[in-house]
Amino acid sequence: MTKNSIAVIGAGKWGQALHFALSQKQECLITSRTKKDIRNFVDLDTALNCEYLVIAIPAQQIKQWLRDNFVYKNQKILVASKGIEASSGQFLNEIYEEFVPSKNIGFISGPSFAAEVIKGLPAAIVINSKSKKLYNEFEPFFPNFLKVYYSKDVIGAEVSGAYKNVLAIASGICAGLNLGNNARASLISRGLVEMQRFGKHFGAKKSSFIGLSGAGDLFLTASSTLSRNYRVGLGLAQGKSIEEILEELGEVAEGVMTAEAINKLSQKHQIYTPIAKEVKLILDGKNPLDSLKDLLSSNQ
Ligand SMILES: NC(=O)c1ccc[n+]([C@@H]2O[C@H](COP(=O)([O-])OP(=O)(O)OC[C@H]3O[C@@H](n4cnc5c(N)ncnc54)[C@H](O)[C@@H]3O)[C@@H](O)[C@H]2O)c1
Ligand SMILES: O=P(O)(O)OC[C@H](O)CO
Repeated sequence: MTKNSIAVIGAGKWGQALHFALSQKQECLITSRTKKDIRNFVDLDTALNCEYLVIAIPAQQIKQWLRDNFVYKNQKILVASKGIEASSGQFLNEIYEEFVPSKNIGFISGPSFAAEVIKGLPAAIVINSKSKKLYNEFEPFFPNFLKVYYSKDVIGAEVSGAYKNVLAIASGICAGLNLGNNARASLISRGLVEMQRFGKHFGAKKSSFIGLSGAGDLFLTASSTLSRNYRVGLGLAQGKSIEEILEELGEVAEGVMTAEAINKLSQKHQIYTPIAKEVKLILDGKNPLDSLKDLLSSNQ
């Protein structure tokens, strides 16, 4: 293993933005399934030899990717994905812990559109890890335009990052249906309560939901067309099928599969999650206007 070296795995929008950010102070390698014309692009073996890895591949693909490709050599890992595995309902920290000890795993959370990070625009993010030492080792790699906070609430960050994508879909639907600013603000704030209730069940701290990881990322994603998940919602409001929307998007929208994961977990653990439930019903074909009326009416 090459000491003090860092690599990003996954060269999609977020992987490339993180690579740009992490290249400001030192050399940062990058790799992906298909070769890309990016500075310091290397093969997977070279990347896996780095002491520090930032992994930015979609949540639904991570378990299989780890099984097929990952070789643990005491690397320290930052997970950049935001989602919950739909097939198993497993959180990403549970998946990663099958391959890497928890002291070597951290999660990036907070409001951070790749399109703005890659321009060097300022943002504040959080590294969430059971180990403060891991934060202390990763933090100096980040450029001055990103302020990096520490939290040990891994599950709070994970639930926030994943859940806000589902709420962004709901918010996009609400906006696309022209239901007004009051309705959308109501939906977002009830969504914040809903994701906090869900997270609490799994041991998340309340403070994570009112900080950068929760409210910060939710307000960002649920109010901007820069968000892929929000744009999925706009498409659903126009009556497009989810297949058509994802085809047009050409990038991952984690909220789609995460809505399924949340519904599975909510049913199993008896957690009240009405917005995630309606998003899943809409994805399965329910009329979006009927759903939003059901959600916002006083009979619910
Ligand atoms: N784009 C953002 O602004 C942003 C910000 C924060 C977090 N995220 C999260 O980062 C993750 C990646 O998002 P993105 O924006 O880079 O998506 P993207 O669609 O732009 O890129 C996804 C990348 O994953 C790779 N990939 C897909 N399947 C793979 C597999 N089976 N094995 C290996 N690699 C595979 C693709 O080749 C691609 O490089 C998501 O979980 C997303 O929620 C994105
Ligand atoms: O484009 P989205 O909806 O995947 O959101 C991107 C980031 O998670 C914002 O922090």
